[in-house]
Amino acid sequence: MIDVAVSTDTPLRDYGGILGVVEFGGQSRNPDLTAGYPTVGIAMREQREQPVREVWTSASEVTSGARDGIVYGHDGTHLFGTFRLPGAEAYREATRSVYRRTMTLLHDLGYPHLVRMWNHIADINHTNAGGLEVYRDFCQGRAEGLEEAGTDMSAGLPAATGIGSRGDGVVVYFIAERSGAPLHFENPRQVPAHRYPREYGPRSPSFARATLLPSSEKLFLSGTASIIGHRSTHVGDLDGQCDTTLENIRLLLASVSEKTGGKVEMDSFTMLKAYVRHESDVPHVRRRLREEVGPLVPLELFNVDICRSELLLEIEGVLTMKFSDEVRGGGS
Ligand SMILES: O=C(O)c1cccc(O)c1
Ligand SMILES: CC(=O)C(=O)O
Repeated sequence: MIDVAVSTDTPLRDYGGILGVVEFGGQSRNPDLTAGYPTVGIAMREQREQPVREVWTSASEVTSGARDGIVYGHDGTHLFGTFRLPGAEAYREATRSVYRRTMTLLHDLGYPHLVRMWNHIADINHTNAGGLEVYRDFCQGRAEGLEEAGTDMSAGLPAATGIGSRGDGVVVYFIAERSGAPLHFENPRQVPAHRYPREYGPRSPSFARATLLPSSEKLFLSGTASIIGHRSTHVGDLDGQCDTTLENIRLLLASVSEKTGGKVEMDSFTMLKAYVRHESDVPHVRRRLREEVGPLVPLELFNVDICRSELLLEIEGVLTMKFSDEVRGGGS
């Protein structure tokens, strides 16, 4: 059973088996195994702020390793992996190569099913020397790497986040799984990202809107923003973007509930993260989210850029689904 917790203060020895740790602090750092498990640093806070740790744990024994620049921990069912690409003028080629190597590694270790990916891209909205936005350049390399690995773009893509960071380079971490059980979902009022029209870049972003891991009853919600169809809405209007984003999440959760027979609602988050473009908007977004999910949900906000320059916020998280015994036993 895989689990995740986010905190600033829990000592790591209080966790059981650790699959991997992500430190959101003042600096991006290459992943390593110094602590005995994969640890990676992503510059998501100011230097003076306390880092936040996202800790992925397992109830089973964990083995760790590194190959081809990818550092990983796995427990026989799930794998946590991470890599970093150094800051560069263009990322297409390095991204293509590392995504392909990742898929090869997952195949060789026996965890061929991607569940969830996080892509933290410095200077995400900048235009590179080739005249392409950094995010679009990244998306091109990712799509090519996945394609070369034989990924089915309409059925096999995991939930993901593609977001800015305050460091340099690209830091990626991901969860993969052995058995093929993950189920991927789209949002009823959004065009699947892998089918976005060409106006958003040479290759579409490669992700599903959510992925369910039935064995742990966890639903991984992708980075969700104020997009209807494929268009950004409420440009320049923070409350309008909050409303649309939250409505997108409600509609997605309702659709997942309907399709799976499980229960999942806005207070089912076990981890909620929000990315906010302007620092001055952070308190307002925090209030809006608290009103929506109640006082108990662990919530972290990060002041970073978002993949489309007109988007002011993006929300993602992990939710716990509840299935009745009837549904769990196979329904009918
Ligand atoms: O490119 C992505 O993986 C992505 C996924 C979700 C939201 C987002 O802004 C970007
Ligand atoms: C947020 C975003 O980029 C998307 O949903 O496509």
